[in-house]
Amino acid sequence: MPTPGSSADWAAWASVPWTRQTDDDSTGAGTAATIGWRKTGVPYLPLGTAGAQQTLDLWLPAADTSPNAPLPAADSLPRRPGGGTWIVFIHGGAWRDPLITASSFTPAATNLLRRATTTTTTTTEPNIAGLVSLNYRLSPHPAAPSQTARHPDHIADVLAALAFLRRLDILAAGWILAGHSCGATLALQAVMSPARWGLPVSVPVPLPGPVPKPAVVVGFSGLYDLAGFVARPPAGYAHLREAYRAFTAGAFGPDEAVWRAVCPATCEGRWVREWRARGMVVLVQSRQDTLVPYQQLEAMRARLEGEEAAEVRVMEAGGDHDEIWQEGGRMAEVLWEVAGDL
Ligand SMILES: N[C@@H](CC(=O)c1ccccc1NC=O)C(=O)O
Repeated sequence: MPTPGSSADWAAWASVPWTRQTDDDSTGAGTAATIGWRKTGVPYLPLGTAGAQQTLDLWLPAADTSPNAPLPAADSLPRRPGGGTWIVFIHGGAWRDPLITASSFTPAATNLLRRATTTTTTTTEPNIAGLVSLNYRLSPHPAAPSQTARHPDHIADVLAALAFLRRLDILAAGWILAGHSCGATLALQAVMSPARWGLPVSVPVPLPGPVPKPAVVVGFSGLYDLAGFVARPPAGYAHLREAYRAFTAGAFGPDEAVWRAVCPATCEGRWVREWRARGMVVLVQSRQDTLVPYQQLEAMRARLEGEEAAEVRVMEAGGDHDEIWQEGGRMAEVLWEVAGDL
């Protein structure tokens, strides 16, 4: 392997067994097909040092979908013939909601695995290598006051997870980084220089290694300008001002200059140059979203269009803020299409 993981990486990997991801949408009692193999809660820091939220979920399209097909051994990482595209997802929840986790990608993941295991591999369909959904440490929430993360903890965890995946020879080239709501903010922060957050270029500290960068970032219902929202909430969203102020201060502290410095629509400098890749951003936003206004997408699009290095594409979605991941179908369709264009 070109970048073999250390024994600490493989010990963390092997500490979680493979399970079956069944096709829960299929009808028929107890006969749901196995569409994927899943590891839930893999620590991305060395065993014994990873906190409960410093884990990831990972799915592979099942090579054998028959219900009794054996699962791979816990210490193995089967690779798809022909490689294929990896998709990494970062959940939302305003940096703090304890009920929105890596598992919130399950509906979209199931949809994507169904597509990956039922399409006969042709030249026109994408080849999905695997899917990953990241947990990261969260900030205090009224229902979870013991959560203590504060910026840059959230982005530091995301970068540590990406570096871990790279050391396992995942995310070598041409992969997609997607996020929902504050996960979209984190996905764009992940392509910027870690020096912006006071973090070293090689993270994490116990196991140094480069942080890989995606070919495309897909932002679903993203938060891109928090200071702008709190200063001038758009019509119809003014009642959310205090909620935004509370979760933003909880994640980044009370200084609004910091809010501007961390948001991808308002930070200093031409950050797309820090990406060192094609620089393609896909923005997806429903006009029926009662928590995030369409204006957040417009602010992000305007900023990206001012940086000639970026390519921006806007895709439509419907429904309220959390429906896009709860239902998963449109999220999967967008990611499938983006993977097909890579
Ligand atoms: N459920 C969250 C609120 C939340 O997720 C949210 C609210 C307004 C705008 C965006 C949000 N989420 C973004 O990640 C909470 O309990 O704080």
